[in-house]
Amino acid sequence: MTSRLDPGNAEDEFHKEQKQASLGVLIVTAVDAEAEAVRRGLGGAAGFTVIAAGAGPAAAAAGTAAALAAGSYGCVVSAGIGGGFPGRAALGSLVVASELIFADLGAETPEGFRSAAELGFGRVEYPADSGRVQRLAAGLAAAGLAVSTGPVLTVSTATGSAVTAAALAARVPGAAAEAMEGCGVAAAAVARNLPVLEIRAISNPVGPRDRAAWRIGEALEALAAAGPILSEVLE
Ligand SMILES: O=C(O)c1cccc(C(=O)CC[C@H]2O[C@@H](n3cnc4c(=O)[nH]cnc43)[C@H](O)[C@@H]2O)c1
Repeated sequence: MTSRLDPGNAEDEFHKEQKQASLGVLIVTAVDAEAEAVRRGLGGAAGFTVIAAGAGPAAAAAGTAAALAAGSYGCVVSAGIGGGFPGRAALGSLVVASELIFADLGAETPEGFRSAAELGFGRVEYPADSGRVQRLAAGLAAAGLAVSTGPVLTVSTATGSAVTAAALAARVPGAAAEAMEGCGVAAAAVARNLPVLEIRAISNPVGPRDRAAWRIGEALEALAAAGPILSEVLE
């Protein structure tokens, strides 16, 4: 009689992760510069495919779905630069998402913003795989890299004011970072029952738009520095 996997059973979880790891890891970025940084950090490690799917949730979802249809993967990662919420994630640090939140998918109402989930027409929360999150965050910290965990917001419009930054931080307590692809990647991963992670290297503060304050080069270096740990933890 075949044994049914018990999701709550640690041994079953271990075997499931082992099987997933044998299938390889898909890492999705927005642009080539991010993909090249991730590849540089992975250093040719086997079992990893890195693609640049384009900026924004729609491109991320479409590119991830196409890659998952064309290959066999056990885990999907959204990776790239992102904005850090003040006091939560400093420039040049890394954020590993505890959950991925589609922060502006919803509607304006007389009572203010209501999410698509609150209005009953969409999904806005995607939990990251907690075991991998903890192992990745611990590995990054052990490697001496500045890292934090917390909700990472996906938006279709990059925040450009203190008012919007404050509204987002109030809407998602503990929000650590903001980017534009994570929930697109997550939607495609969840459609195939695959675990999803998001890792962001902080290039700028979330708030008033100040391109001069962006530190994209530093963030790409941090993303590359995370590569060996991604390889160690997710292989
Ligand atoms: O404000 C501008 O003029 C501007 C010019 C070029 C690019 C941008 C972006 O917002 C890049 C979005 C791109 O980078 C990620 N990212 C990085 N920081 C943030 C952020 O604070 N909020 C949202 N997305 C961010 C994002 O994932 C995209 O791939 C702006």
